[in-house]
Amino acid sequence: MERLRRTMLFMPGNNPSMLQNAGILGADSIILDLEDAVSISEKDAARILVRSAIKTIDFYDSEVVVRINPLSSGFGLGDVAEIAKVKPDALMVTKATRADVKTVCEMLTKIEAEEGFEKNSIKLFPLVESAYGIETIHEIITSSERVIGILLGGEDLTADLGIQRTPEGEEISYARAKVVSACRAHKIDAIDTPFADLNDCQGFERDIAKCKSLGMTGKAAINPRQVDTIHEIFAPTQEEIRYAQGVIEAMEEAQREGKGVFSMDGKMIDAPIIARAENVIQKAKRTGLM
Ligand SMILES: CC(C)(COP(=O)(O)OP(=O)(O)OC[C@H]1O[C@@H](n2cnc3c(N)ncnc32)[C@H](O)[C@@H]1OP(=O)(O)O)[C@@H](O)C(=O)NCCC(=O)NCCSC(=O)C[C@@](O)(CC(=O)O)C(=O)O
Ligand SMILES: [Mg+2]
Repeated sequence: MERLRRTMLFMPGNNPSMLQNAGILGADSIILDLEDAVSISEKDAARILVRSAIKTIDFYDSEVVVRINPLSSGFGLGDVAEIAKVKPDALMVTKATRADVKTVCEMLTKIEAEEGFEKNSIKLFPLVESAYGIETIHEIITSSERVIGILLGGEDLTADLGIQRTPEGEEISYARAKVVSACRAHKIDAIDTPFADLNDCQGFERDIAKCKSLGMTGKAAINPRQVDTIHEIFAPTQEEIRYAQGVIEAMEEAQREGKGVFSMDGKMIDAPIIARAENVIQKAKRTGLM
């Protein structure tokens, strides 16, 4: 079964106490960061710490992703060379372009062969956070069969667009829709940008509800306090589950009567509505609600 990625929790790669507890924080994925959360003077130390954490810490069921530095930065290629050897589940390619993803993919193919790892076992999660990235997202996704999802980076994107980032997020609506559509087209995960204000609880809940309504499959987090809220809002509500169960029961009844289309409480039910109901039931089962 495909992995659930409702939450991807970032933590700075140079913070041993955060890394130590990574597996018990309840996030579906952990992103060990070597990029912006780590200052230039700490880059080498963070790489060593992240390598050692992957080798020694029990992450339990959480997926382990390492965010590498940009390839152009002088650290990115070394990050791939050193981190791939300890076999994280995936690498996150920062400020991704098609060329970067291809380069990292080729390096991984070589390292996997040298280390005796299964081919394509290390996956890629491009972080799309520039106007160019948004406009070439299809090329980024198709540049490697290792790509399992896209993370949208709202802060860097709005900086690149020369606009302000707001809690309401209207300015990233186009980018969110583009990421969702491209990811759905290729059946991979679409993960929303983190919400940075830990004190604005209502704004955070609105932000999660908005990205969920647009079709994002999960959301990045920057603090363990954000994990449960994201899981709760991404889960189907009891009302949605009841409605979906009603649709499935009515469909079974209609099938016995040889009908492809039927009505429930006065509303027409046909194939897309049944598919959506099945989707809700499947999500409820996977998240333990049924
Ligand atoms: C924000 C803050 C400083 C607040 O600290 P505070 O100390 O006030 O937090 P408290 O809640 O008081 O902590 C209570 C307890 O939880 C522990 N604890 C906290 N956070 C934890 C965590 N993440 N993992 C494990 N443990 C954690 C803490 O150690 C303490 O443990 P203990 O002492 O034992 O009680 C802290 O969370 C933090 O560093 N977050 C990660 C920041 C980060 O990785 N950013 C980079 C990635 S985003 C990015 O780059 C996006 C993007 O790419 C996309 C775009 O473009 O949009 C871009 O470009 O922006
Ligand atoms: Mg960024």
